[in-house]
Amino acid sequence: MKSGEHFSLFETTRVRGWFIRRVFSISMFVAICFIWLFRLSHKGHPYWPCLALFAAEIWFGFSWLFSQSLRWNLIFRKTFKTRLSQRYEDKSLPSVDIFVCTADPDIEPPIMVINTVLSVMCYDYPAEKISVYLSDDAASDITFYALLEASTFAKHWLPFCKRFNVQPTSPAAYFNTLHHSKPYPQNLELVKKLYEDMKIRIEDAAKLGRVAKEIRSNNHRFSQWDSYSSRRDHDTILQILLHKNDKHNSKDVDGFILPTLVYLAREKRPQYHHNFKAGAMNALIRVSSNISNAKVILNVDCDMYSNNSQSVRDILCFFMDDEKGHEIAYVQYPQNFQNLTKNDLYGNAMFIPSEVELHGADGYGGPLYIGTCCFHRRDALSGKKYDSGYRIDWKNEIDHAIESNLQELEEKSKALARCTYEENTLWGKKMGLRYGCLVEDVITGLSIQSQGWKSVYYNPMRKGFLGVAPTTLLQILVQHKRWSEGHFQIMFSNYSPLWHAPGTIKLGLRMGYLHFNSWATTSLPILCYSIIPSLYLLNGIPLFPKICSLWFIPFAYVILGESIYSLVEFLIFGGTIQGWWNDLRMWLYKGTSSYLFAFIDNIFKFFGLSDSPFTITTKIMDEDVSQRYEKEVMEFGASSPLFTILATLALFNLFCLLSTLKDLLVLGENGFRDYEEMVLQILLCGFLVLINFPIYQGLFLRKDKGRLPSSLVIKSTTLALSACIISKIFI
Ligand SMILES: O=c1ccn([C@@H]2O[C@H](COP(=O)(O)OP(=O)(O)O[C@H]3O[C@H](CO)[C@@H](O)[C@H](O)[C@H]3O)[C@@H](O)[C@H]2O)c(=O)[nH]1
Ligand SMILES: [Mn+2]
Repeated sequence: MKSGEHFSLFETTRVRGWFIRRVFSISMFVAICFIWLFRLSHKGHPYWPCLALFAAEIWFGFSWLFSQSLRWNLIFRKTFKTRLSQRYEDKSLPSVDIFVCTADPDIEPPIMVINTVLSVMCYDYPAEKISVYLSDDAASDITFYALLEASTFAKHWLPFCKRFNVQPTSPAAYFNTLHHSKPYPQNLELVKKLYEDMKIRIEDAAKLGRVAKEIRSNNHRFSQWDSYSSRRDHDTILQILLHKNDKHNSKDVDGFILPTLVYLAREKRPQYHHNFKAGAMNALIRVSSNISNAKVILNVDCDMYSNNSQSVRDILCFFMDDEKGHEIAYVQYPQNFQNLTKNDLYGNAMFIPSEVELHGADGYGGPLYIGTCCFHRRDALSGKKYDSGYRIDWKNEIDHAIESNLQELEEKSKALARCTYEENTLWGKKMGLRYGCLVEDVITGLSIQSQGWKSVYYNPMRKGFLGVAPTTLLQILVQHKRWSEGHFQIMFSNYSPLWHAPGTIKLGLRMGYLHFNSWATTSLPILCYSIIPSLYLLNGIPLFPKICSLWFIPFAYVILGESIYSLVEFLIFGGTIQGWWNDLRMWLYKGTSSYLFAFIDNIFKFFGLSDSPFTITTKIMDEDVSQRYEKEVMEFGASSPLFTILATLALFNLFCLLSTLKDLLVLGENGFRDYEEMVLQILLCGFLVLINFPIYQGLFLRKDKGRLPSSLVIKSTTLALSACIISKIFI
C-alpha cells in the first residue's frame, strides 16, 4: 500500500490475469498479420473479390485492435463510505441535483417516470440536500399530474423507505420483489394501497388522454396549460412542487423535510431547434443553478430507477477524495436492466461494454459518458476547463430560495428555459451538453475529457440503476442505428479522437473511442464477409487457403481463438452459452442493418440530404409481444427495410448452402476433393445459415403476429434468388 492511500476514499485495483490476456492478444495480432500477408502474397485468386476480402480483413484487424485497447488495462473501483462519514458530517456534505428526462407519455408511461423520480428522492442522504428535476419534453399535463400525485405519495413513501430500509426505492420494483422477501414490514399494506390507488388514477388519466376536468379545476397549477398549443409549441412550464421554504407543503407525514421537487417543460417553438435530450439537459442545468445549484448533478433517463440507496455516498467518495477527487468530472455507472430474460435474445445486457470495455476505458482515465446513470461535477458539465490548482469548497452553497419567495423563484427560473436564451451563447458548443450529435452524451463526455478532466467508472455489486431494455428486434435495430450514426458523427466532428486535443487524451483511450465510433463503418466488412464467400461458394470458386495449407492455420487460429475467448469472457460475466450465441447474432444483425443504414444516412447528411431525428425508444409493450419476449421468441411483426436486408442475406446464404450440399451429394467423392479448397467458405456459409435460424422461422414457420409479414417473404426471396441467378450468369 502506498503512503497516503490508507486515507483515500476509494481504491483502484487491476484485473487479475492481465498478463495471460496480453500474451493472447499479441498472438492473435500475429495471426491477423499472417492473414494480411496471405492476401498480399496470393494474387492468383479472382482479383476483385479477394481485394474486397482483403480490405475487410484489414478493417476487421483494426477494429479488433481498437477493441483490444479496451481490454489492455482493466481497472476496478471500490469506495470507503465509512471514511467519508468519519470525515464529513451529514450537514457538511454537498447538495445533489438529480435530473430525470422524459419526452413522450405514450411510450414512456407517467407511472414509470414517477417511479424513477420517487426512487431517486429516497437516497440515503439528507433530504434537504436533494433536489429532483423532471424535464418533460412533451409538456404533458398527464405527466405533470402524475408528478403531482407522486409529490403527495412521497410523504408516505419516504418515511416508509427510511424506517424499513427499503431497497429498491422505486415503489413498483419494490412491490414486485415482495413475494420473495417475507415477513412484510408493518404499514406495508397501507403504503401499498396508497400506491395502487395512485397508479389507477394516473393510468386512468393516461387512458383518457387528458387530466379530468375536476382535477384540473381544483388545482391552479394546471392553468399553465391554458396557453399550450402542442408539444412543439408552448411556453415554459415550471413548477416547484416541493421545497423546504414552502411552509404548507414541504414535510413528510413524520414531519421531516422532503427533497425539492421541480417540474420543467422548457419552452418549445417550431422555429427553434430543440436539440432533443441535450437541449433538455441544458435547460435543466440552468434552471437548477437558479433553484438549488448543487455542485453534483445526477442524470438518469426516465426508465432508470435507483436500485441502490447508497449511490450518492459512493460517488462522493470519488469527488471528495483529497488526492484525486479534484480531477474527476463525472462518475459513470453501468446501464443495467430490469427486464432481461435468461438468454438475453437481443443482447440487451451489453455485458461486454459494461463489464469489460468501460473498465478498460477507466484504465486510461476516461470511461465514456453514456447519457444516464451518471454523476457530474456541475462545473465540468457547464464547460469549465480542468485546472490542477482548482479545489471546490464543498460546503459553500448559495441558497437562492432564501432570497426570493417561491413564486418569484419560479418566474426567474422560467426565463432560463426559453428558446431564445441560448442565442449567441456557448450553450451546446462549449457549455453543457453538446448539440448536433445523435449521441450527445458520448460527445459531451469526450469534450469534457479533452478539457483535461478525468472520469471514473463505478460498477458495484449491487447495481446502481435498473432500466427498461427494448423488447423487439426493430426497436433495438433502430436504437443502434441512432447510436452508431451518432458515434460516426463523432469521428468526423471537432472532437474526433483521431486528431482532437493532442496530448490530453491518451492513445489507448482514443483507440477505445474509435472502437465505438467506427461501428457504422464495420457494416461494410461484415457485409463483404456475409456475401462474397458464399457467392463464390455457389460458383465453386475458392477464396481462402486449402485446409492442408499452412496458410490455413492463421485463419483457424483467429476464428477459434476469438470464438473461444469471447465465449469465456461472456460466461465469466454471468452469461449463458445460448446468450453468447444470441449476442453474436445481434452483432451480425446490427452490423448488416443498423450500422449500414447509419453509414448511408451519414453520407446523405454529409451532402446535406437528410437529418436523422432522435427516435425515442418505446418502454412499453402489449401483452402478446410481452409473452413472446418472455419466451425468447424473436419479434419481427413489422415491415422495415432493416428486416428486408436481414431476410435477404439469410435466404441468400441458405440458397448458397443448399446448392453446395446438392452438388456435394451429386458429385460424391470427387466433389469432396473439389470442395476441399472451400472448407472455410462452407463453414462460413453454414455458420450464417445456423445463426439465421430465427429469420427462417419468422419467414416460413411461424403463424403468430410477431412473424415477418408475407410481403417481406416475397420481396426477400425474390432478391436473394435473383442475386444467386445473376451471379451464376456473370461469375
Ligand atoms: O427529445 C428528447 C428525446 C429523448 N429524451 C430523453 O432521453 C432519454 C433517452 O432516450 P431513449 O429513447 O430511452 O434512448 P436510449 O437509446 O435508451 O438512450 C441512450 O442513448 C442516448 C443517446 O443516443 C442517451 O441520451 C441516453 O441517455 C442513453 O440511455 C429518455 O429519458 C428520453 O425521455 C428527451 O428528454 N428529449
Ligand atoms: Mn432508454
